[in-house]
Amino acid sequence: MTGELSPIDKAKFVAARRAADFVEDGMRVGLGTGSTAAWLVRCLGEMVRQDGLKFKGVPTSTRTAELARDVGIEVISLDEARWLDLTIDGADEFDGDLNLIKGGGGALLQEKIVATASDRMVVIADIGKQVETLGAFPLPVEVIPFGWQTTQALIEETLISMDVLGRDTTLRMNGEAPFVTDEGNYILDLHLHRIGNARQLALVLNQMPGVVENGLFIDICDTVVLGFGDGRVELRDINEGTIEHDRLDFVESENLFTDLSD
Ligand SMILES: O=C(CO)[C@H](O)[C@H](O)COP(=O)(O)O
Repeated sequence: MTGELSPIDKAKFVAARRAADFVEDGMRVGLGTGSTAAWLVRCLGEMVRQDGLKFKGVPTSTRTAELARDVGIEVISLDEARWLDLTIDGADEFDGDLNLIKGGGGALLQEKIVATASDRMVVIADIGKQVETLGAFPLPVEVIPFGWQTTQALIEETLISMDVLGRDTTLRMNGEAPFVTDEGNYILDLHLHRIGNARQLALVLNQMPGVVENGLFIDICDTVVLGFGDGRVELRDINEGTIEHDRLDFVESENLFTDLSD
């Protein structure tokens, strides 16, 4: 069965499987969104069913909530949880300081609220997400639909004075219509290519009327669990300054591979 998985899916799976071991009985855990996070949710569902793991999950999107319920995880809202022990999520990019670009899946707002309300944020990723400088991946910015073109123009004008390489912005589409987030907002993707000062850009964007949130996660992530297609896993912790290595066996979890799609 594992032969049907691409190396990138294997990398995502082993990162997710290793990170699932951080979840302990009684924890309240933020569950990310995206294809890597979907592996995590499946792994945790298996641990609930097979090992009797007892925890409460706070999903970061309707998609994740649906999958979590399907695999048997007890789902609660952030308001019920108030504060979380841990959030595990994917990312579109991470740099050497474990700052991130997120929102490729359109869930950046809930993801940032949930991650910020957590004692620890763990990112699960394959090596393709690692960058020296953030910005090759278009930066998602969630905006209110009212006057979105005015907000777009304001963002483009502001980018002139920022340390970025590109300044094009595009409205994210879902077929012929704008993509709409779980909160009913739109997403502008900023094609910046290289973000010289991510901290400053994150602050400036969030000061603009019409901007709800941006996909820069600065000083939020504590640990990256990096998966490789051959089963190797590398754990980098920014607080401890440590790097650990591990290796996972695919065979143990073969039954998970029967349901691949995110
Ligand atoms: O931020 C996200 C969703 O809003 C995802 O975590 C990010 O897009 C990575 O997705 P994937 O694991 O599918 O590569």
